Amino acid sequence: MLKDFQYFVDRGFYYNEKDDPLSAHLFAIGGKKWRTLRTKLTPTFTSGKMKMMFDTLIQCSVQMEKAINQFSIGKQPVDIKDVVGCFTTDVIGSCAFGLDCDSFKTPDAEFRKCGKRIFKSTSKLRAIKRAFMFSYQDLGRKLRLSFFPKDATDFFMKVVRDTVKFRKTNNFVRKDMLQILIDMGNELTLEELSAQAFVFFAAGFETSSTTMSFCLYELAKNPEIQEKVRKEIKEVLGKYQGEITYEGIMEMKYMGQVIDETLRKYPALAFLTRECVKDYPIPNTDTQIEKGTSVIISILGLHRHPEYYPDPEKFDPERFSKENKNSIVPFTYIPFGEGPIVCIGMRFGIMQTKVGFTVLLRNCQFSVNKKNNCTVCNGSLQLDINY
Ligand code: HEM
Repeated sequence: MLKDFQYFVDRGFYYNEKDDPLSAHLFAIGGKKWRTLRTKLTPTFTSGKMKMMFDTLIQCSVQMEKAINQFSIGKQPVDIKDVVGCFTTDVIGSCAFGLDCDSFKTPDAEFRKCGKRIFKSTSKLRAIKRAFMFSYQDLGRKLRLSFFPKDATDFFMKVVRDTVKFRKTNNFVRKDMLQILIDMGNELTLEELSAQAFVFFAAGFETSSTTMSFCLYELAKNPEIQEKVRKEIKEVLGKYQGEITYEGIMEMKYMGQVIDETLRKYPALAFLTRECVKDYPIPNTDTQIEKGTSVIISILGLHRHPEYYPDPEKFDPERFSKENKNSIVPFTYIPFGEGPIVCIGMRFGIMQTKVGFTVLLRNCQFSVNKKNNCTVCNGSLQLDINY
């Protein structure tokens, strides 16, 4: 991932720039194209740019707070997966596409529906097509196969095209990722720009919302940890006159440990993929990984290995305290991947998760609903709220 990166620079994903422009995004493309694009996109996530997008994040969190308050007034259990799904859709929809989605008021809006469809397009034919595309990538491109459903691609392309046109024609500027991409001028074509806005959405929405769901599930099961997070939130907010600020969010160290532990126990991606791009002799062995071989690195396997994390099923944020963090064996904690190809949106993902938790936990206590007989990944997750 790092020292021998030159052998494993690609993920080996299928993309088809010509017939399916949205598929040619940072996550999928490889080689020189990836390097050029990564260099162009890295400035999107500097501290300065994150501070700039902070206000947009806060606006989305206000909608979530209103929704959660409604649930607590009605004393109804809440499907927390749905709530945080609406929140992260609003955040990424707003920051990457410049849209005011307001998924809480309009849960069936086209944007959220298309987003869900991209992840849940489970028809058998599509599954077979995708397996084929991954196995025979050049043939797939010759046959003009698309990775994403055509109607969803058309929808996202149109949204970007219309927004870019509106902003250029009206000299309208907004503090978001799309604006940063627009400001790159001729460095990106409209297709390239759309594909990157799309990957910010695709890579940022589901990863962050599952992390938030799993975390709230653990907090609901561990009230003392939940209370400690709430105490920290109240202390930090008190310091900033009750306002949620970028600086305050950065100071919430214990909440950071809780998120780290969530990503250990429930990494949003269970494994990483790399494609070997030139024959790689494995050091100190007679074995060679041949060019073209796909390699899988199990994040879940490492994160739940008792040798690295004793009692791995236990949810214990102390593993990531200042004192204990240093004893984590390098490369055994990789929720965002590693090396030059590491998640580009890592700090944004953590920032939006922290803002979401601040809003949810400052006034509400969560507990697992008695009728809830499922785990987070299986259907909904019903939590009770006490305001
Ligand atoms: C909790 C939240 C997130 C998690 C757990 C996560 C996890 C990951 C992982 C495991 C990878 C693969 C890294 C590798 O192969 O070594 C990745 C790549 C990526 N992520 Fe994230 N991610 C999160 C949030 C985000 C957000 C918010 C964005 C954008 C707004 C984003 C954009 C990307 C992109 C564009 C890549 C591809 C990077 C490249 O190939 O250069 N991610 N992410």
